Amino acid sequence: MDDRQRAVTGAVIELDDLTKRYPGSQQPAVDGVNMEIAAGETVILVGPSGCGKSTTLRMINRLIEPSSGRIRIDGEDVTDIDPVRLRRRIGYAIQSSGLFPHMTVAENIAQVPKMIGWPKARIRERVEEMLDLVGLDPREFHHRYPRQLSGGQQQRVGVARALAADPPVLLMDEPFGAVDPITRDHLQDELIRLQHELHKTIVFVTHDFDEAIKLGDRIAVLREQSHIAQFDTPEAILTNPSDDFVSGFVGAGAALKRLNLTRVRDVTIEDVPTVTMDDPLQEIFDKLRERGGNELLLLDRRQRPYKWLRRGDLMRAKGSLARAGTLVTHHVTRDATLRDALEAVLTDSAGRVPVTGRRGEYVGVVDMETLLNSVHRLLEADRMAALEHRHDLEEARAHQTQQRLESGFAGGERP
Ligand SMILES: Nc1ncnc2c1ncn2[C@@H]1O[C@H](COP(=O)(O)OP(=O)(O)OP(=O)(O)O)[C@@H](O)[C@H]1O
Repeated sequence: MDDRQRAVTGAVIELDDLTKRYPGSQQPAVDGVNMEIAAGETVILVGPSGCGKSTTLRMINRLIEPSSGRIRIDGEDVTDIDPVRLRRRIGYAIQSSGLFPHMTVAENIAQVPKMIGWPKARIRERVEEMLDLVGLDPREFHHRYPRQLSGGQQQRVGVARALAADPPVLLMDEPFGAVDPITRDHLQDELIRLQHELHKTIVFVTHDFDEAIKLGDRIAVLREQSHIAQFDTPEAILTNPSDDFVSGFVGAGAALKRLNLTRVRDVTIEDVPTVTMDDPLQEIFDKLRERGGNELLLLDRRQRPYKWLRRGDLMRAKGSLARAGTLVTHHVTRDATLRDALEAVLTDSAGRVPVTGRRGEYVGVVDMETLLNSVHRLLEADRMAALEHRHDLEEARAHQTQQRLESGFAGGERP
């Protein structure tokens, strides 16, 4: 803790009744935000599209001028100082990196240090240091132009540029929004590593709640006009959402998390009529009629799903199953996650996928309906657990208050 405090290079940010009315709009886009962000803290602003996250963020470096309210950085009121001077103290990284296309990587990173008059040698050193910091080999990337970089590399350079002049505050507006999920995951890991070293004050906008949970020391869940629904640690928001709006927001992320945490073995696996290669065609017909369905699963001699057979396929089979039916291309095991199962079901034209055992043998089938029902049930159970947890907390708090009152009275009665 002491180490951390010594290493903090960030600054306290205070937003005091900060409001933005865009010209011609009836309602303010941001209505009286009050927020205090500690030095070295990473705070994530999340909320639905259009709720005012970016407007709030951009008022901090006055890319958007507030209509009223104050911004203080390390106690200094910066609401009316020269915005250019202010922006030198605040790094800014945005989605799709915002690099200047006609400048090399090095020139992009050097921009702010140059503007504030650093000597050339110091700038050169700093550019190398920054490239190193964000995991890009200076020899390889120094002279490249942004178009010669992948999306992830561009984002890295964007972060390097934002940090180049060593600002105490870093504002990030969906910086990883435009890269693929795997690169995004890497960039998030790198930001965590960087922040571990640097302890800047970071305000980060996203509408991805999972990203917020991963990166934030605290998360501000915003509703329309940047009204704060809850401002707390990720754990507190997950376990004790303050109202339905917040649980709805957590829920959206929870659904996906749930899909990753739940296995096929935990949901209902349906049975479909099966036949094997050796069954006579007449018997197969009879089976289909008997079960009243339209489809059968043909298994190979080792009981593994082989083909889907429909009534029409059988009609056209002309005595042999060799060419009839549609090959089974996907199957999942009972250990697969529901996310894998969903992927397979979505890829399948008829929206179902066979479940197989350890040796690939047929076990059953999951379809879209089963998956949807299961996920709904699981989420409902999660919601009930969260409500119960909240109820328990409220009871505990009421009990504490009662105790305090009683001991107060007791104290008062003592001579
Ligand atoms: N320049 C502008 N002029 C007028 N209205 C604006 C302007 N910029 C944003 N708005 C409005 O202000 C509100 C907040 O916008 P803002 O971009 O801050 O939201 P956001 O939460 O960042 O949204 P998103 O997640 O979609 O990026 C929206 O209703 C938007 O339409």
